[in-house]
Amino acid sequence: MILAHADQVSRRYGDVLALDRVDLTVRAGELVGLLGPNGAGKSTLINLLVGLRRPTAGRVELFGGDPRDATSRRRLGVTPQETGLPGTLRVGEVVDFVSAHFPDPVPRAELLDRFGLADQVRRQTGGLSGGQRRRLAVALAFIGRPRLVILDEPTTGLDVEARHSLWEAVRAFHSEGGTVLLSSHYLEEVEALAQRVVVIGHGRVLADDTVDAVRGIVGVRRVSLIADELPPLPGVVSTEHAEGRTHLLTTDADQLVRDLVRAGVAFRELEVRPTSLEEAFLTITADDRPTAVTA
Ligand SMILES: Nc1ncnc2c1ncn2[C@@H]1O[C@H](COP(=O)(O)OP(=O)(O)OP(=O)(O)O)[C@@H](O)[C@H]1O
Repeated sequence: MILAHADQVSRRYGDVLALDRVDLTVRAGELVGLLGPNGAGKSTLINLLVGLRRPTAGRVELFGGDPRDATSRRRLGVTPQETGLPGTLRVGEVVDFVSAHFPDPVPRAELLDRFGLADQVRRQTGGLSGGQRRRLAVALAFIGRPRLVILDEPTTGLDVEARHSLWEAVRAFHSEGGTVLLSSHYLEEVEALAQRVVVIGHGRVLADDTVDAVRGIVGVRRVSLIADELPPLPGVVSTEHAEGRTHLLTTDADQLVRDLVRAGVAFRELEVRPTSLEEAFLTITADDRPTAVTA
């Protein structure tokens, strides 16, 4: 069963094309990561799926209906990127207030315990640390026992321990049959949680595949050097020339360097460095190479 669906969705903000003909399907029971650099379009896509914005073109569906219709959002839990909590209310009061909107909410103590906030129940939210506030905002998405939870960069600003306990809560929800779509800048986070990952860059879906397949693509390294001429080199996924240097993208930098030496290439000023996600994906797609099959 499809819980959330974007079909050839575009969204423009003035001159900025934030999303460009994006397709995304989230099925019941999946835990899908939405991965991409700053400005890639992740929040825009999430805002369309949860009915906060309308697409400029294309169609968005939530539980088979229009996300802007409140009835379509009944089984949805969301934590947007920016959340505001009333600073003078206590943690317990905020939880009670949100709970009152749902027929069968998760009991307060259970929810706060799951998100490591049991000790904070009497604290005013204005006095919480940024990380505690973020955890509370994420916890509120789970309060109404949703079928689908959408989290926009849930762990931004959290320390390692808080991040891991939040991952545990997301995993527990998923293992009980819940469906999750979460956005992140961090491959590590998506690897820790998701089975499927949708990579977005410059408003387009660059890959939609298993985490393993995408890890392979992201594992691309940049080998850059100065050389007059290069023989054909196996394992090179893209070659660029800029300012007298040659940049080779490869999935196995060690082997590429061995191949260069073996071929007797007179190179100098060799550098090997990781590519950013954006570089890896954009370079590969700009080259029109197949990146990954659509799941
Ligand atoms: N309300 C808006 N008005 C104008 N431009 C916007 C608006 N919201 C987003 N954009 C632009 O749309 C593009 C996509 O932004 P979006 O916030 O969706 O990306 P993101 O992947 O969520 O980035 P981040 O990881 O930084 O949150 C960016 O170029 C951004 O500047």
